[in-house]
Amino acid sequence: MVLLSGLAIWQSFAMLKWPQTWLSLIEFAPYAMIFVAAFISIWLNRMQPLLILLSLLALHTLFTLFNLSEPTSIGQTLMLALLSFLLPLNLLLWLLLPERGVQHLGYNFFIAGLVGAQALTVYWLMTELPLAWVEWLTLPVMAGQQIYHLSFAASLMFLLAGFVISLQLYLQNSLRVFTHVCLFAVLLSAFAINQSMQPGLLAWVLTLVAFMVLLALIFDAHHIAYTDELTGLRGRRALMESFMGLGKRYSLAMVDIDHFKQFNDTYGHDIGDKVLKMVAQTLDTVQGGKAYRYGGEEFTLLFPRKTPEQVLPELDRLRLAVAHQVVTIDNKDKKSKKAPKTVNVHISMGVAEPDGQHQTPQQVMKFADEGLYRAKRTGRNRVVVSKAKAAAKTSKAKTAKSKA
Ligand SMILES: Nc1nc2c(ncn2[C@@H]2O[C@H](COP(=O)(O)OP(=O)(O)OP(=O)(O)O)[C@@H](O)[C@H]2O)c(=O)[nH]1
Repeated sequence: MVLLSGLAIWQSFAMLKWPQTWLSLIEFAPYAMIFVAAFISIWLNRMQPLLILLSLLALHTLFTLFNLSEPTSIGQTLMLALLSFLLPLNLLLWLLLPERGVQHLGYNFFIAGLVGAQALTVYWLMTELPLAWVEWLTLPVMAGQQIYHLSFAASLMFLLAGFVISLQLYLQNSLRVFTHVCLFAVLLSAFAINQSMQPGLLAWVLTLVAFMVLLALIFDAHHIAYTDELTGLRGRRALMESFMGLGKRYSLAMVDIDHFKQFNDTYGHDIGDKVLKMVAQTLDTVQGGKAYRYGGEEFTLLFPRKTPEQVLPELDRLRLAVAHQVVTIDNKDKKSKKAPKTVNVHISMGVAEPDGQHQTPQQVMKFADEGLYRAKRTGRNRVVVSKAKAAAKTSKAKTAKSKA
């Protein structure tokens, strides 16, 4: 995003030397890019990016239609001030409103109502020209200067949008690519509208912003496909893909939470989810390998170029780390003065490597599962290495018994 923004600003200076044909062609580029990004947005059922793209489309179309790059009448000046005020307001609005997908009929009516109210306000202001509003909306930041063309009201709205989006970025700890794009969209569109008298610049910047939205959609789709929603860990699809790049030597461990059904039944599904997140976070600290959520309460650890003997100390460290973590069960009775109860859980692991009988990663995974099964059978809270012929080695648990 930073690179694309740098490119946008750097080219805005170089554009002064662009041949006329390029400048005429660039006027069509936002339509093409917005069309492609909007199509993907609808396809992925994402309303927020679609609304942002439509806002960019409306800005570009109205700019071209009313020739706002060179305003000569009061009407054009007011229209320019109104659009530059409404764009950051809309970008902010579309980001803050919840994502409900493109097929939610009631929500679509609500959005249409918001857009319609804005269109009516613009129409009323343009036809009635109430003096107080016109003055407030077109008031310049510094009268008579050549560099700053945005009105005072529009500058304030851009600042407010930039501030709120930055705050959201700071507070958000989930996927943030789209929020970053919104921030860059605000910054770049402020720059482009301020410099819109330069031929082709607004179209060029809007094309790049639409391209950023497209990139965010692709990043998001990739994230959704490869990440487990509950734990934030890589999911099973990511594990299957990592098999493709594996060499001949690697170790694979299957991890399972002990007595998790009983835990769920005793404390409820929400606390069960809390435990899954805690285990995932701990497993994600793995050194020399990667952690994946295989499904349910099962995880997989993959160690390229390592033998089970080499990874055994790390697996034991993770096992102990999970056993020492405490999970707090909040009191259902909020008024109760009793201290919240704490519990802990254990994990069992089976680890294997490829050998003559187990050559594909799927076969190694099954083999590791056999080790896991043995770990469960022989008392749980331990790591078992699956060995083809020799008896399996076990690392006996030394941790305290689960209080769960
Ligand atoms: N809270 C929660 N529970 C889950 C999730 N996925 C699977 N489970 C539960 O995990 C439990 C798995 O239990 P089992 O496979 O019977 O095994 P276990 O109770 O862990 O017993 P052992 O493996 O023999 O120690 C079931 O109760 C599932 O409902 C999830 O995403 N959240």
